Amino acid sequence: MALNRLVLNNFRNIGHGELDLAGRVSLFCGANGSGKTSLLEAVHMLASGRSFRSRQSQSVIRYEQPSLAVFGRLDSGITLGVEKRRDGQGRIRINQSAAESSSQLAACLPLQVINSESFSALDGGPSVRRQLLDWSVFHVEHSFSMHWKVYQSALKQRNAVLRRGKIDSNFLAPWEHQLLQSGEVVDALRRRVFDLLQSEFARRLQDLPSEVFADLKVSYRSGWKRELSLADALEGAREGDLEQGFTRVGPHRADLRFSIHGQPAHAVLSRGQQKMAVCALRTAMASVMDSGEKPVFLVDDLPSELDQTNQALFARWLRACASQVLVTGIEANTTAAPWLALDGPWGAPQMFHVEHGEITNVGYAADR
Ligand SMILES: Nc1ncnc2c1ncn2[C@@H]1O[C@H](COP(=O)(O)OP(=O)(O)OP(=O)(O)O)[C@@H](O)[C@H]1O
Repeated sequence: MALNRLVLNNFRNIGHGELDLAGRVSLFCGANGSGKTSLLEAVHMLASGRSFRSRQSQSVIRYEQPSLAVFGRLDSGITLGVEKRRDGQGRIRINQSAAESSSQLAACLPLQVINSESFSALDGGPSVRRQLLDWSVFHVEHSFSMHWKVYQSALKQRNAVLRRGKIDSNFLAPWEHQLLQSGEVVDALRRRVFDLLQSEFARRLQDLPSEVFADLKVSYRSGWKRELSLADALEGAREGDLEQGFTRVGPHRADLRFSIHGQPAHAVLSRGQQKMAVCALRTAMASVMDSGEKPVFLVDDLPSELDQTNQALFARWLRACASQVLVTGIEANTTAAPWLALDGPWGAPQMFHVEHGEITNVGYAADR
């Protein structure tokens, strides 16, 4: 799925922008504060209904304007629209009809983001990594979101009973039954997708220096002790859960662990090596999807932290798993270099110059 056309109104410092994205690779170059990241942020909003920088959509709306709007057309002909108002109201439209939820946007336009926040896959909390795994599970196993919703609603109900301190297990039984049924399915789907993800991740690590990356391992933690069934784990935890007032075991505590020689990977790898590990993970996530559903990648400031060899390697990984890439960088020649080494449409990036929120198409890098 690729984005052919993008129209923005009042998105941070971008008053109005209309872009036709023709190639596989679009590069947005310009000085600090010109609006490059805002443009990627707008695409993210189109694909998820929210910003990747701010929880408050009000802060994304251009100063002194009442609302923002982002519109996109995909190569399949599907149109997406997101509008946010300063009073907190908003609209999501798919093919000009109101959408029920923002997850419908994600199903239309799968997206991967590489930016300065991406390091949290290694050094952030478990919820970040759980969301990454679940992104893949959501796109590979289409029943996942239904089972996960049932699980989360049963978890909420069980936690509400625990907080009331009801020790009669009759109060917990119906929610535990639902929790077990949906939880076992969620775990099974995650395991299946994790196995695919792990082998794609390992394949990419083989392209990196073996003295460092041969020992980088990723493992899946289900959220309860490996040797127990979920039923036994819940039962064993019940007394402590009642004391604490919440459910301490289950798929909502799942995690991925990245380690080297038993140490957390972020404590061992250099910053550039961490970025390549994240790029390997994100491209592995993309490659486990059906080939017809390849995601769009947003890469904010590709050259930062990566030397030329790693930038070129990442560009090759992307070519194999992405439908389209939108990349930002400060300097045009540096940002274009890793792409110019590729063949075909990937080797002819479309260039945009960004200045004070104005976005100008300046042609193809190969022709300049
Ligand atoms: N709500 C808003 N309304 C208008 N301008 C805003 C708003 N929020 C942020 N800005 C401004 O928008 C500009 C664009 O920021 P952005 O992060 O997109 O720049 P950038 O080109 O990615 O810069 P850098 O190279 O420094 O990362 C900044 O000057 C910022 O101060």
